[in-house]
Formats: sequence, structure tokens, C-alpha cells
Amino acid sequence: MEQPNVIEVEHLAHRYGRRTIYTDLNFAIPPGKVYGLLGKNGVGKTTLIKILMGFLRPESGRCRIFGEDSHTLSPSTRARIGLLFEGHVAYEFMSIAQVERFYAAFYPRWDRDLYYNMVSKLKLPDDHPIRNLSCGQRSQVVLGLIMAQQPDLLILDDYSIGLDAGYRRLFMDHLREYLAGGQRTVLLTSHVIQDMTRFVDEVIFLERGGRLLTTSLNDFMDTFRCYRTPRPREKQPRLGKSTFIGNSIIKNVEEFSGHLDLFSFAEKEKVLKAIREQGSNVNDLEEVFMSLEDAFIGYTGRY
Ligand SMILES: Nc1ncnc2c1ncn2[C@@H]1O[C@H](COP(=O)(O)OP(=O)(O)OP(=O)(O)O)[C@@H](O)[C@H]1O
Repeated sequence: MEQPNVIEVEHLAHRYGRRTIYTDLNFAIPPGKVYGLLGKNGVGKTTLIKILMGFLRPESGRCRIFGEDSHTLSPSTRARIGLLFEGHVAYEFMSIAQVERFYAAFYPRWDRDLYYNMVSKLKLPDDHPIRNLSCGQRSQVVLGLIMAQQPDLLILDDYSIGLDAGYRRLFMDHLREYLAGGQRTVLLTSHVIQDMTRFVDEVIFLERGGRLLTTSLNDFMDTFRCYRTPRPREKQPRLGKSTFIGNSIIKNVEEFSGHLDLFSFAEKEKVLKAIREQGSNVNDLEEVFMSLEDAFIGYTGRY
């Protein structure tokens, strides 16, 4: 039997003053998967999380989490959601131990060992005040507090803020354990794109104006290509980025001093045919290997 979706977003529209963030956003997240929400700075990832959690009322449309409207989430449903919001820690006056005891009271499935597993790596006394922790150490505490909740849905907005490479890896190992049961769901944003290759199943690309692509990470990496134009011979006119504007099969073009990189979901022959139809005299294109970060930049554009 198909399980109900954990998150449902329907016809979501939002703007801040005259700045439109989305006009008609639609997607659904089923249980048991890790979704990476990707997009350039300022496209509206945090805004989406604020709306999903009911902190911000959208202009129109609806969002549901575990079947409940985001703006009227019941306390029992809220307790099923572990939220990391831009590395935020409240209760800075408490110590590492006090904050654990405080949080434990709110979560029926609280597992203090999971918390101490994360924070013991800090090698600090339990009475160390949170306000005296470094940014990365605070993130460790917050992630420990979230893991101990054993939430069914984890929403992590920029979980990697302040974490060094070792702690990022440690957190991902914890996350993998947390996901091992198969029924838990994660929605995360991060600017460390390369980390995502390790454990994201699906990606949601959010673009300016609210365009959206939802795809499995594997499909995206298998089908999204980078084709490099050859360097022009002497006296041959250089191809400019503007040549390809309006070409529907080319998603993005990046211009370098001697060549262009064309990004597309289409096969090479199709791209060659399309650019010839636009008047280019390029005879061949070199397909270039891309990491996820290259593909992300290729998809969203550098600027
Ligand atoms: N309260 C607000 N009032 C006005 N504009 C806002 C407000 N909050 C966010 N914005 C603007 O809305 C846009 C989306 O912001 P948001 O924080 O959702 O982006 P983001 O995708 O999370 O960005 P980043 O990757 O930099 O964290 C930005 O241009 C931001 O300046």
C-alpha cells in the first residue's frame, strides 16, 4: 500500500513586498527519502521552510505536513518534526547538560544517549555554557538535540554552518544511522553541495521566480551534461553566450576566455544540431565530466 506523503505543497505563492518568491510551487515528499533542496542564494529555500513550519503565512496555496495544514500543526505532529533552523540555538544561558534535560521534557521518544554521542566529541565538561561555544560547537549541540528527538521528519536548513569537515562527516554518519530504518524522511538545504552526493536520494532545484525541478540525484547526474566548445581558430569569430539565448534545449551557458560550456539534458548530437540551427559553425563538442557541484552551478548558473 502506498504511504501518504510526508510533505505536500500545492500552488504555493509568496512575495515580500514587490519581490515575488514563488508563483505556483508544487511538490510532494514521500516517506523514507532524503531530499536536498538546492538553489542559489536568495531563491527562497529558508522562506519555504518557514512556510512549511507555519512560521510564515504564504500569500496563497497550501502546505501539509503529515496530512495537517502547516498553520495548524498539532503539538503531537510538531513533536514528530526535528527542525534545524539556520544553526539557531535558543537558551544560550543553559549548559550542555541543562539544555538536554530541558528538551527531554518535550519529546516522548527522547534518547539522551544520542545527544551525548554527538556532544561528547566536543570534549567539554557538561556544565560548559552554550553561550561560550564556538559556532561549530553550537551546531554540534543543536544537531545532538535534534537527533535525540528521533523525529520522523528532519528539516535541516543549512546544517553545515560552522561545522568543519570532520564534524560534517560525523553528522552524516549519525544521519545515516538515523535513516537506517527506512521510514524517516529528511529535507535539507546546504551550501556544501558535495556532501549531498553521499546521502541525498532526490533533489529539488528551486530557481528564481519559483521554477522547480524535482528529480532523483542519480537521474540528474546521468542525464545533465556539460558540452565544451572548441577554442576558435585564429580569425574565426568567437562564440558569445548571447548566441544561445532562447535555445530551449540548452539550460545554461557559461562563458570563459577561450570557450563556452553548454549545459543541457539533451544528447550531444541534438545540442550540435540546435546550435547549428542558430548559426554556429561548431562541428564538435567535448563532453566534460561534472561533479555534483559542477552540475549544480551548471544548472543554476554562476551568478
Ligand atoms: N522578511 C523578509 N522581508 C523581505 N524580504 C525577505 C524577507 N525574508 C527573506 N527575504 C528575501 O527573500 C528572498 C529569499 O530569501 P530566503 O532567505 O528564503 O533565501 P534562501 O534561498 O534561503 O537564501 P540563502 O541560500 O542565501 O540562505 C531573498 O531575496 C531575501 O532577501
